[in-house]
Amino acid sequence: MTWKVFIDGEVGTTGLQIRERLEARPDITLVSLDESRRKEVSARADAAREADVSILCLPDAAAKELVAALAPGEARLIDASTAHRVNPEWVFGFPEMAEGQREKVASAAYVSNPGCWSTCAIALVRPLVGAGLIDPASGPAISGVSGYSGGGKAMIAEFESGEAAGSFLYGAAQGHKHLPEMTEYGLLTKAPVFVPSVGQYAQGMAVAVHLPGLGAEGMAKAEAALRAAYAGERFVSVVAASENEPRVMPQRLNGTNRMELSVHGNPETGAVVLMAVLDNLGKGASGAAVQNMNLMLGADEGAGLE
Ligand SMILES: NC(=O)C1=CN([C@@H]2O[C@H](COP(=O)(O)OP(=O)(O)OC[C@H]3O[C@@H](n4cnc5c(N)ncnc54)[C@H](OP(=O)(O)O)[C@@H]3O)[C@@H](O)[C@H]2O)C=CC1
Ligand SMILES: CC(=O)N[C@@H](CCC(=O)OP(=O)(O)O)C(=O)O
Repeated sequence: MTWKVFIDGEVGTTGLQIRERLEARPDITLVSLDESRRKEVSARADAAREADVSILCLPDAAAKELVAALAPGEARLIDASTAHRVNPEWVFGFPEMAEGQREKVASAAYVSNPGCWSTCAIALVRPLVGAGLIDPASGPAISGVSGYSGGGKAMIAEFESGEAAGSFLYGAAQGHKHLPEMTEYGLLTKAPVFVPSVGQYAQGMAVAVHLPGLGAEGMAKAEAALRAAYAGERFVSVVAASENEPRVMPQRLNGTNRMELSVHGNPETGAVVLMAVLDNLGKGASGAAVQNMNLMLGADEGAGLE
Protein backbone atom coordinates (compact mmCIF):
# COMPACT_ATOMS: atom_id res chain seq x y z
CA MET A 1 0.00 0.00 0.00
CA THR A 2 1.36 3.44 -0.85
CA TRP A 3 -0.12 6.83 -0.06
CA LYS A 4 0.34 10.27 -1.56
CA VAL A 5 1.20 13.08 0.84
CA PHE A 6 1.49 16.81 0.04
CA ILE A 7 3.50 19.00 2.42
CA ASP A 8 2.37 22.59 1.83
CA GLY A 9 5.34 24.67 3.01
CA GLU A 10 7.87 21.86 2.56
CA VAL A 11 10.86 24.21 2.51
CA GLY A 12 10.01 25.78 5.87
CA THR A 13 11.35 24.61 9.22
CA THR A 14 8.48 22.25 10.11
CA GLY A 15 7.90 21.15 6.51
CA LEU A 16 11.53 20.19 5.92
CA GLN A 17 11.59 18.05 9.03
CA ILE A 18 8.44 16.25 7.90
CA ARG A 19 9.91 15.71 4.45
CA GLU A 20 13.03 14.17 5.99
CA ARG A 21 10.85 11.78 7.99
CA LEU A 22 8.77 10.78 4.95
CA GLU A 23 11.37 10.64 2.17
CA ALA A 24 12.81 7.40 3.46
CA ARG A 25 9.43 5.65 3.58
CA PRO A 26 8.57 3.20 0.79
CA ASP A 27 4.84 3.52 1.63
CA ILE A 28 4.74 7.30 0.97
CA THR A 29 5.00 9.21 -2.31
CA LEU A 30 5.41 12.96 -1.86
CA VAL A 31 3.40 15.31 -4.06
CA SER A 32 5.59 18.40 -4.65
CA LEU A 33 5.20 21.74 -6.37
CA ASP A 34 7.88 23.56 -8.35
CA GLU A 35 9.53 26.50 -6.63
CA SER A 36 7.77 28.85 -9.07
CA ARG A 37 4.29 27.58 -8.10
CA ARG A 38 4.63 26.65 -4.45
CA LYS A 39 2.75 29.74 -3.23
CA GLU A 40 0.05 29.64 -5.93
CA VAL A 41 -3.19 28.76 -4.20
CA SER A 42 -4.77 26.91 -7.15
CA ALA A 43 -1.69 24.69 -7.55
CA ARG A 44 -1.64 24.00 -3.80
CA ALA A 45 -5.33 23.11 -3.83
CA ASP A 46 -4.83 20.72 -6.77
CA ALA A 47 -1.94 19.06 -4.93
CA ALA A 48 -4.13 18.69 -1.82
CA ARG A 49 -6.91 17.11 -3.91
CA GLU A 50 -4.42 14.66 -5.42
CA ALA A 51 -2.94 13.63 -2.06
CA ASP A 52 -4.46 11.22 0.45
CA VAL A 53 -3.41 13.61 3.22
CA SER A 54 -1.85 17.09 3.07
CA ILE A 55 0.17 18.66 5.88
CA LEU A 56 0.09 22.46 6.09
CA CYS A 57 3.34 23.92 7.46
CA LEU A 58 2.51 27.55 6.80
CA PRO A 59 1.76 30.85 8.47
CA ASP A 60 -1.87 30.97 9.70
CA ALA A 61 -3.07 33.16 6.82
CA ALA A 62 -1.69 30.80 4.15
CA ALA A 63 -3.23 27.79 5.90
CA LYS A 64 -6.64 29.52 5.95
CA GLU A 65 -6.24 30.45 2.29
CA LEU A 66 -5.78 26.81 1.26
CA VAL A 67 -8.72 25.60 3.34
CA ALA A 68 -10.94 28.28 1.75
CA ALA A 69 -9.89 27.10 -1.73
CA LEU A 70 -11.08 23.55 -1.06
CA ALA A 71 -14.66 22.31 -0.92
CA PRO A 72 -15.59 20.20 2.11
CA GLY A 73 -14.61 16.57 1.56
CA GLU A 74 -12.17 17.32 -1.26
CA ALA A 75 -9.03 16.79 0.81
CA ARG A 76 -7.88 15.50 4.19
CA LEU A 77 -5.70 18.02 5.99
CA ILE A 78 -3.35 18.30 8.97
CA ASP A 79 -2.72 21.95 9.85
CA ALA A 80 0.48 22.63 11.81
CA SER A 81 -0.37 26.32 12.21
CA THR A 82 -2.40 27.94 14.97
CA ALA A 83 -5.30 28.73 12.63
CA HIS A 84 -7.71 25.90 13.49
CA ARG A 85 -6.68 24.65 16.92
CA VAL A 86 -9.87 25.53 18.77
CA ASN A 87 -12.16 25.26 15.76
CA PRO A 88 -14.81 22.63 16.57
CA GLU A 89 -14.76 21.41 12.96
CA TRP A 90 -11.17 20.29 13.41
CA VAL A 91 -9.97 17.38 15.56
CA PHE A 92 -7.14 18.29 17.93
CA GLY A 93 -4.19 16.14 16.87
CA PHE A 94 -2.97 14.96 20.24
CA PRO A 95 -3.84 11.24 20.17
CA GLU A 96 -2.67 10.60 23.75
CA MET A 97 -4.75 13.46 25.19
CA ALA A 98 -7.91 11.54 26.02
CA GLU A 99 -9.59 8.22 25.53
CA GLY A 100 -11.02 8.08 22.03
CA GLN A 101 -8.85 10.94 20.69
CA ARG A 102 -6.68 8.59 18.64
CA GLU A 103 -9.78 7.18 16.90
CA LYS A 104 -11.10 10.71 16.25
CA VAL A 105 -7.80 11.64 14.57
CA ALA A 106 -7.81 8.43 12.52
CA SER A 107 -11.23 9.11 11.01
CA ALA A 108 -11.02 12.92 10.70
CA ALA A 109 -10.93 14.95 7.51
CA TYR A 110 -9.36 17.96 9.29
CA VAL A 111 -6.79 17.61 12.06
CA SER A 112 -5.07 20.55 13.77
CA ASN A 113 -1.59 19.73 14.99
CA PRO A 114 -1.09 21.11 18.51
CA GLY A 115 1.39 23.88 19.33
CA CYS A 116 4.67 22.85 20.91
CA TRP A 117 4.09 24.80 24.14
CA SER A 118 0.51 23.65 24.40
CA THR A 119 1.39 19.98 23.88
CA CYS A 120 3.54 20.19 27.03
CA ALA A 121 1.04 22.24 29.03
CA ILE A 122 -2.02 20.17 28.11
CA ALA A 123 -0.19 16.88 28.76
CA LEU A 124 0.59 18.03 32.32
CA VAL A 125 -2.51 20.00 33.26
CA ARG A 126 -5.40 17.98 31.83
CA PRO A 127 -4.93 14.77 33.90
CA LEU A 128 -4.53 16.84 37.08
CA VAL A 129 -7.70 18.80 36.44
CA GLY A 130 -9.41 15.46 35.85
CA ALA A 131 -8.06 14.16 39.18
CA GLY A 132 -9.20 17.27 41.07
CA LEU A 133 -5.61 18.33 41.77
CA ILE A 134 -5.73 21.58 39.76
CA ASP A 135 -8.68 23.93 40.18
CA PRO A 136 -9.76 24.73 36.58
CA ALA A 137 -10.44 28.35 37.59
CA SER A 138 -7.03 28.86 39.23
CA GLY A 139 -5.09 30.05 36.13
CA PRO A 140 -1.99 27.94 36.87
CA ALA A 141 1.43 29.47 36.26
CA ILE A 142 3.38 27.95 33.39
CA SER A 143 6.88 28.78 32.18
CA GLY A 144 9.28 27.25 29.70
CA VAL A 145 12.21 27.49 27.35
CA SER A 146 12.40 26.70 23.64
CA GLY A 147 15.19 26.56 21.10
CA TYR A 148 15.01 29.36 18.54
CA SER A 149 13.85 27.03 15.73
CA GLY A 150 10.44 27.32 17.44
CA GLY A 151 10.13 30.72 15.79
CA GLY A 152 10.61 29.29 12.26
CA LYS A 153 12.89 30.59 9.50
CA ALA A 154 12.70 34.21 10.64
CA MET A 155 13.90 33.54 14.18
CA ILE A 156 16.51 31.05 13.04
CA ALA A 157 17.96 33.76 10.77
CA GLU A 158 17.88 36.27 13.63
CA PHE A 159 19.89 34.00 15.93
CA GLU A 160 22.23 32.56 13.32
CA SER A 161 23.15 35.95 11.89
CA GLY A 162 23.97 37.27 15.36
CA GLU A 163 21.20 39.86 15.12
CA ALA A 164 19.41 38.45 18.19
CA ALA A 165 20.93 39.95 21.31
CA GLY A 166 20.57 36.69 23.28
CA SER A 167 17.99 34.65 25.20
CA PHE A 168 14.73 36.35 26.18
CA LEU A 169 11.40 35.89 27.93
CA TYR A 170 8.22 36.91 26.14
CA GLY A 171 4.44 36.69 26.32
CA ALA A 172 4.36 38.59 29.62
CA ALA A 173 1.27 40.53 28.47
CA GLN A 174 -0.63 37.20 28.48
CA GLY A 175 -1.60 37.18 24.84
CA HIS A 176 0.40 34.15 23.68
CA LYS A 177 -1.25 32.42 20.74
CA HIS A 178 -1.32 29.01 22.45
CA LEU A 179 -3.37 30.19 25.45
CA PRO A 180 -6.77 29.33 23.89
CA GLU A 181 -5.79 25.73 23.12
CA MET A 182 -4.08 25.29 26.52
CA THR A 183 -7.25 26.50 28.22
CA GLU A 184 -9.70 24.48 26.15
CA TYR A 185 -7.87 21.13 26.02
CA GLY A 186 -6.35 21.60 29.48
CA LEU A 187 -9.99 21.62 30.69
CA LEU A 188 -9.40 25.00 32.37
CA THR A 189 -12.05 27.67 32.79
CA LYS A 190 -9.45 30.40 33.24
CA ALA A 191 -6.35 30.74 31.03
CA PRO A 192 -3.01 29.89 32.60
CA VAL A 193 -0.46 32.63 33.30
CA PHE A 194 2.19 31.72 30.75
CA VAL A 195 5.71 33.11 30.39
CA PRO A 196 7.79 31.29 27.75
CA SER A 197 11.36 32.04 26.76
CA VAL A 198 13.74 31.42 23.88
CA GLY A 199 17.26 30.21 24.59
CA GLN A 200 20.40 30.63 22.54
CA TYR A 201 20.28 27.11 21.10
CA ALA A 202 18.41 25.73 18.11
CA GLN A 203 16.06 22.99 19.19
CA GLY A 204 14.40 21.42 22.23
CA MET A 205 11.85 22.51 24.81
CA ALA A 206 11.11 22.23 28.54
CA VAL A 207 7.91 23.46 30.18
CA ALA A 208 7.14 23.78 33.91
CA VAL A 209 3.72 24.00 35.57
CA HIS A 210 4.02 25.64 38.99
CA LEU A 211 1.75 24.36 41.76
CA PRO A 212 2.87 26.10 44.97
CA GLY A 213 0.19 24.64 47.22
CA LEU A 214 -0.19 21.06 46.00
CA GLY A 215 1.60 19.52 49.01
CA ALA A 216 3.42 16.22 49.51
CA GLU A 217 0.30 14.09 49.21
CA GLY A 218 -0.81 15.97 46.12
CA MET A 219 2.61 15.45 44.61
CA ALA A 220 2.27 11.66 44.85
CA LYS A 221 -1.27 11.85 43.50
CA ALA A 222 -0.11 14.04 40.59
CA GLU A 223 2.47 11.48 39.56
CA ALA A 224 -0.11 8.70 39.83
CA ALA A 225 -2.58 10.69 37.69
CA LEU A 226 0.02 11.30 34.99
CA ARG A 227 1.15 7.66 35.00
CA ALA A 228 -2.45 6.48 34.67
CA ALA A 229 -3.20 8.95 31.85
CA TYR A 230 -0.29 7.83 29.68
CA ALA A 231 0.00 4.14 30.65
CA GLY A 232 1.03 2.11 27.62
CA GLU A 233 1.75 5.13 25.42
CA ARG A 234 4.78 4.89 23.17
CA PHE A 235 5.52 8.59 22.74
CA VAL A 236 4.40 10.12 26.05
CA SER A 237 5.79 8.78 29.31
CA VAL A 238 6.36 9.70 32.93
CA VAL A 239 9.97 9.48 34.09
CA ALA A 240 11.54 9.65 37.54
CA ALA A 241 12.28 13.17 38.81
CA SER A 242 15.97 12.22 38.97
CA GLU A 243 16.04 12.21 35.12
CA ASN A 244 15.51 15.99 35.24
CA GLU A 245 17.43 16.90 38.40
CA PRO A 246 19.43 18.88 39.12
CA ARG A 247 19.30 20.19 35.53
CA VAL A 248 16.42 19.98 33.09
CA MET A 249 17.97 19.66 29.63
CA PRO A 250 15.51 20.86 26.97
CA GLN A 251 17.54 19.25 24.18
CA ARG A 252 17.43 15.79 25.75
CA LEU A 253 14.78 14.38 23.39
CA ASN A 254 15.90 16.06 20.16
CA GLY A 255 15.42 13.94 17.08
CA THR A 256 12.64 11.91 18.69
CA ASN A 257 8.85 12.10 18.74
CA ARG A 258 8.82 11.54 22.49
CA MET A 259 7.63 13.71 25.37
CA GLU A 260 8.70 12.95 28.93
CA LEU A 261 6.88 14.20 32.00
CA SER A 262 8.14 14.34 35.58
CA VAL A 263 6.93 15.54 38.97
CA HIS A 264 9.21 17.52 41.26
CA GLY A 265 8.87 19.33 44.54
CA ASN A 266 9.74 19.80 48.16
CA PRO A 267 7.59 17.63 50.47
CA GLU A 268 8.42 19.91 53.41
CA THR A 269 7.13 23.13 51.83
CA GLY A 270 4.54 21.43 49.61
CA ALA A 271 5.72 23.33 46.51
CA VAL A 272 5.38 21.20 43.38
CA VAL A 273 6.51 21.61 39.78
CA LEU A 274 5.43 19.42 36.85
CA MET A 275 7.89 19.22 33.97
CA ALA A 276 7.58 18.28 30.30
CA VAL A 277 10.46 17.89 27.84
CA LEU A 278 10.12 17.42 24.07
CA ASP A 279 11.71 18.35 20.77
CA ASN A 280 9.76 21.39 19.51
CA LEU A 281 10.28 20.04 15.99
CA GLY A 282 9.54 16.44 17.08
CA LYS A 283 6.48 15.80 19.26
CA GLY A 284 6.04 19.61 19.24
CA ALA A 285 5.47 19.85 15.47
CA SER A 286 6.83 17.60 12.70
CA GLY A 287 6.89 14.30 14.59
CA ALA A 288 3.36 14.89 15.85
CA ALA A 289 2.21 15.67 12.30
CA VAL A 290 3.69 12.41 10.99
CA GLN A 291 2.06 10.50 13.87
CA ASN A 292 -1.31 12.05 13.01
CA MET A 293 -0.75 11.35 9.32
CA ASN A 294 0.00 7.69 10.10
CA LEU A 295 -3.24 7.42 12.06
CA MET A 296 -5.26 9.07 9.29
CA LEU A 297 -3.79 6.79 6.63
CA GLY A 298 -4.12 3.63 8.70
CA ALA A 299 -0.33 3.09 8.71
CA ASP A 300 1.57 1.99 11.81
CA GLU A 301 1.24 4.97 14.19
CA GLY A 302 4.99 5.02 14.84
CA ALA A 303 6.18 4.57 11.24
CA GLY A 304 9.09 6.90 10.45
CA LEU A 305 9.31 8.02 14.08
CA GLU A 306 11.46 7.15 17.05
N1 LIG B 1 8.93 25.86 14.30
C1 LIG B 1 8.25 25.21 15.25
O1 LIG B 1 8.81 24.70 16.24
C2 LIG B 1 6.76 25.09 15.16
C3 LIG B 1 6.03 25.70 14.16
N2 LIG B 1 4.66 25.52 14.12
C4 LIG B 1 3.83 26.19 13.13
O2 LIG B 1 4.02 25.59 11.85
C5 LIG B 1 3.84 26.55 10.84
C6 LIG B 1 5.09 26.65 10.02
O3 LIG B 1 6.12 27.11 10.91
P1 LIG B 1 7.64 27.06 10.55
O4 LIG B 1 7.93 25.86 9.73
O5 LIG B 1 8.36 27.24 11.83
O6 LIG B 1 7.74 28.40 9.67
P2 LIG B 1 8.76 28.78 8.53
O7 LIG B 1 8.68 30.25 8.40
O8 LIG B 1 10.08 28.15 8.80
O9 LIG B 1 8.14 28.09 7.23
C7 LIG B 1 6.92 28.50 6.67
C8 LIG B 1 6.95 28.15 5.19
O10 LIG B 1 5.71 28.52 4.60
C9 LIG B 1 6.00 29.12 3.35
N3 LIG B 1 4.90 29.98 2.95
C10 LIG B 1 4.58 31.22 3.40
N4 LIG B 1 3.46 31.68 2.78
C11 LIG B 1 3.10 30.70 1.91
C12 LIG B 1 2.05 30.60 0.98
N5 LIG B 1 1.13 31.58 0.81
N6 LIG B 1 1.95 29.47 0.25
C13 LIG B 1 2.84 28.47 0.39
N7 LIG B 1 3.89 28.51 1.25
C14 LIG B 1 4.00 29.62 2.01
C15 LIG B 1 7.28 29.89 3.59
O11 LIG B 1 7.90 30.20 2.38
P3 LIG B 1 9.34 30.96 2.31
O12 LIG B 1 10.35 29.86 2.50
O13 LIG B 1 9.37 31.53 0.94
O14 LIG B 1 9.36 31.96 3.42
C16 LIG B 1 8.07 28.90 4.46
O15 LIG B 1 8.80 27.99 3.66
C17 LIG B 1 3.53 27.89 11.53
O16 LIG B 1 2.16 28.12 11.56
C18 LIG B 1 4.13 27.67 12.92
O17 LIG B 1 3.53 28.51 13.84
C19 LIG B 1 4.05 24.71 15.00
C20 LIG B 1 4.73 24.09 16.00
C21 LIG B 1 6.14 24.28 16.20
C1 LIG C 1 9.99 29.91 20.24
C2 LIG C 1 8.76 30.50 19.59
O1 LIG C 1 8.71 31.66 19.23
N1 LIG C 1 7.76 29.68 19.46
C3 LIG C 1 6.52 30.08 18.86
C4 LIG C 1 5.57 28.95 18.85
C5 LIG C 1 5.92 27.87 17.90
C6 LIG C 1 4.72 27.09 17.60
O2 LIG C 1 4.40 26.13 18.25
O3 LIG C 1 3.96 27.61 16.67
P1 LIG C 1 2.44 27.35 16.48
O4 LIG C 1 1.68 28.19 17.38
O5 LIG C 1 2.10 27.60 15.09
O6 LIG C 1 2.26 25.94 16.83
C7 LIG C 1 5.85 31.16 19.67
O7 LIG C 1 5.92 31.12 20.90
O8 LIG C 1 5.14 31.96 19.08
